[in-house]
Amino acid sequence: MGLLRLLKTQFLCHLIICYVFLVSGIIINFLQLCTLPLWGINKQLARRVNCRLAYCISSQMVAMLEWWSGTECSLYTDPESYKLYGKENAIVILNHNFEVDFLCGWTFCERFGVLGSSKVLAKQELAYMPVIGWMWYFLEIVFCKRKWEEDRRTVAQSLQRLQDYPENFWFLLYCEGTRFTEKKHKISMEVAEKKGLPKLKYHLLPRTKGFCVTAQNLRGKVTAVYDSTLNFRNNQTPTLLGMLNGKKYHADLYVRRIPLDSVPEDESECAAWLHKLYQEKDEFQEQYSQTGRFPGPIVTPPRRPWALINWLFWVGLLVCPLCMLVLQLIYSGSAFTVVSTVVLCLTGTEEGKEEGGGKEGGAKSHYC
Ligand SMILES: CC/C=C\C/C=C\C/C=C\C/C=C\C/C=C\C/C=C\CCC(=O)SCCNC(=O)CCNC(=O)[C@H](O)C(C)(C)COP(=O)(O)OP(=O)(O)OC[C@H]1O[C@@H](n2cnc3c(N)ncnc32)[C@H](O)[C@@H]1OP(=O)(O)O
Ligand SMILES: CCCCCCCC/C=C\CCCCCCCC(=O)OC[C@@H](O)COP(=O)(O)O
Repeated sequence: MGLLRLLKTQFLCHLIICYVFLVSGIIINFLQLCTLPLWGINKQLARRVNCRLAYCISSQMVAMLEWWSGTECSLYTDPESYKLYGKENAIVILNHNFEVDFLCGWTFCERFGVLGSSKVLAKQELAYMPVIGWMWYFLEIVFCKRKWEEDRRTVAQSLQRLQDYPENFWFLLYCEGTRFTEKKHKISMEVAEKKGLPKLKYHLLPRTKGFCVTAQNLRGKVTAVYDSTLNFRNNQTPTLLGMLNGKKYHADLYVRRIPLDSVPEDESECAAWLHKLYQEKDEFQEQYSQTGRFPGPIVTPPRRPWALINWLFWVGLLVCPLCMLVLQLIYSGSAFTVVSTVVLCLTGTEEGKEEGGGKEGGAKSHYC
């Protein structure tokens, strides 16, 4: 094992990475809070500033994927559509099978220059999460309680506010509403049967209301739907902890650009359109599982240096005070404190190795 690879598996490195992420995140959340008075004076400027501040947080996770773990991301799409990515507002529909699929989504956002402004229809609970949840509040992320009686009004209102958003954005929708498990799949296929809909093998039955309300309220602002299907090579099951351990994965994303004009405006027709789309997505996944590839030509949008530069900046800024603290601990702490800290780090490293390496090449269930 090379020295760098060994370093990446060390718990101490993971501690430092998490420390930098958390402390820089809190600092950025605080800076976002300081922009509050600006919203009353110049709303568009406040939004632009918040996009850049948000970039400083989310790009750290992207840097972990791109530069630390070295994960590769290939895009299957047609060259005509490729030219438009990052230059227009779009609704992105993505399958939800992996712990890190949101992070792969962010990586593509980064490569097409829309990371700071990217949006999602997220469950309300995430809004209370320090750093990312608080960052989302200032990014005008749309939250839902997954109770349609309440969401109907609040989601539409939040979407309407994006009509004059000053930056290009991609609005991510996990129409399945939750991450794929065999149990959830079984239940949702029972619902499909009751509704007389064809069964899906690789997806849960999509929830249509969120998509229909999004298409309806972003019409005029958004020009296309990016139907995106993600999978990983060699049956890999990527995890955040695996990436933190420096494990390299290879993501394949198939994207079809569909003009929003071709999505029906009528609610029930829109719902039927989405069900049909998921049947097609299921076929793409079937093709991937048979052949190991999606249809169409492959391009690999290049990674950009900004995520790494931002990360190195925060590491430089925050690791010095940490070193001072450690030195202080060594000088003033008892032998017991020092020894127990070292033991804790070593134990963490061993556990991290198991988590990050243990799943390598592990068999995955048939669906992905
Ligand atoms: C070029 C590159 C292209 C792309 C790059 C890719 C991506 C990058 C893009 C952007 C990145 C941006 C950000 C990413 C960062 C982070 C994301 C992280 C986290 C967010 C994840 C989440 O939080 S997911 C959870 C929240 N989101 C959703 O739930 C969305 C989907 N849900 C809906 O739309 C729902 O309808 C709802 C939430 C609006 C309302 O929910 P509710 O439950 O109240 O109503 P439903 O309509 O769903 O339920 C009633 C109807 O559903 C039927 N039913 C019942 N059981 C089931 C079942 N198990 N499955 C399916 N359907 C079921 C029921 O019968 C009712 O049917 P009706 O016919 O009567 O409507
Ligand atoms: C620079 C590296 C930093 C490393 C430190 C990593 C710490 C990151 C901590 C948290 C990142 C989480 C980002 C939010 C992503 C949330 C994804 C998610 O929660 O989706 C919910 C969805 O499934 C539905 O959930 P349910 O199971 O239906 O309810």
